[in-house]
Amino acid sequence: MSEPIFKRLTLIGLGLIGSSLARRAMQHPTGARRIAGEIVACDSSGLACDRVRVLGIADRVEPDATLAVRDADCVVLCVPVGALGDVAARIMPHLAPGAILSDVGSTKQSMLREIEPILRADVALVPGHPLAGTEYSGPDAGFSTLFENRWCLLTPPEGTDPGAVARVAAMWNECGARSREMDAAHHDRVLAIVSHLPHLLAFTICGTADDLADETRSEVLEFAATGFRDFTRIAASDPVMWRDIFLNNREALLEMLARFTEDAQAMARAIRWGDDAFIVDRIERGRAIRRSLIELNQA
Ligand SMILES: NC(=O)C1=CN([C@@H]2O[C@H](COP(=O)(O)OP(=O)(O)OC[C@H]3O[C@@H](n4cnc5c(N)ncnc54)[C@H](O)[C@@H]3O)[C@@H](O)[C@H]2O)C=CC1
Ligand SMILES: O=C(O)C(=O)Cc1ccc(O)cc1
Repeated sequence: MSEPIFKRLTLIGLGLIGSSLARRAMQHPTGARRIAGEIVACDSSGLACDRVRVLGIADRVEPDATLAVRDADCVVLCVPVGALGDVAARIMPHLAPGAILSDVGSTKQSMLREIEPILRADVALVPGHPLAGTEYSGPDAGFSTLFENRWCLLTPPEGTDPGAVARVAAMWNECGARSREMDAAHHDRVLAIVSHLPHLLAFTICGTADDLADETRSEVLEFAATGFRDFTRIAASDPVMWRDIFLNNREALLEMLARFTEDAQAMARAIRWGDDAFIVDRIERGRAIRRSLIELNQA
């Protein structure tokens, strides 16, 4: 049997994503390469640490991050993106020489902005972003198959040791994901349109419907089992996580929102003037996108 990818893997932040990675890394399916010889879990929440112990999804729980990273050959930060800088600064002096520092955060330029200036020369930075998740959070929400058939985007800065990038990619491949390297700025623009803007719209439409129900005392929410219901699933996502994403991808998100607003205005105009061809064309484009997602097995 081949060596595990990492001797000791430390995960900081054992919520939905960290606990899903921990669950998968704790499994040793026959024939598959082991992700790590030892999994160490660390979370600033005592409750989360307790749950990880009860669930048995790590070999060791160490609430002190400076101790948790000791002798780890890979540390993956799985905390909200607004907390990444502080956690990285705290653990940096305690990382083993030659260690890999990675993360799973949804915004990548902000990660590089915060961590590159404090990065030690003997530590390899391999930022990552698994494009997989749900609206639930916390250690109980995770599951080992979360990353199967999903993408994991890696945004290593220029000059990063290719061997370190390959080991992080191998970890995600063992989780069932396909990995691809991408420039951080490009990542943030793509994610702004496919993930961050849809969440912004979902939070906003739920707020608008709620205001309307208050104002009119009508049944807006009672009869919500329509298109609106799909928005409410996304709108149930964690407020701290999404506040951090919006604030850390401000530029790209505002650009996509401006483009969306223009396109929504164009649709409003077509409805006002009865431009059926325009309306049908827009709806058909939506259907075509849905069809191609189904064909790509990403729906
Ligand atoms: N939820 C999702 O669908 C996805 C989330 N992500 C990214 O993954 C990261 C984690 O997200 P989730 O697992 O969903 O969040 P979560 O809210 O389920 O878990 C976050 C965990 O981090 C812990 N934490 C917070 N600050 C900490 C600190 N300073 N030190 C140690 N632990 C700390 C919390 O106690 C919590 O247990 C975020 O950066 C998010 O942007 C990436 C892909 C999908
Ligand atoms: O639950 C959903 O619809 C998601 O979109 C999950 C998700 C949330 C954040 C990410 O950075 C990636 C995936």
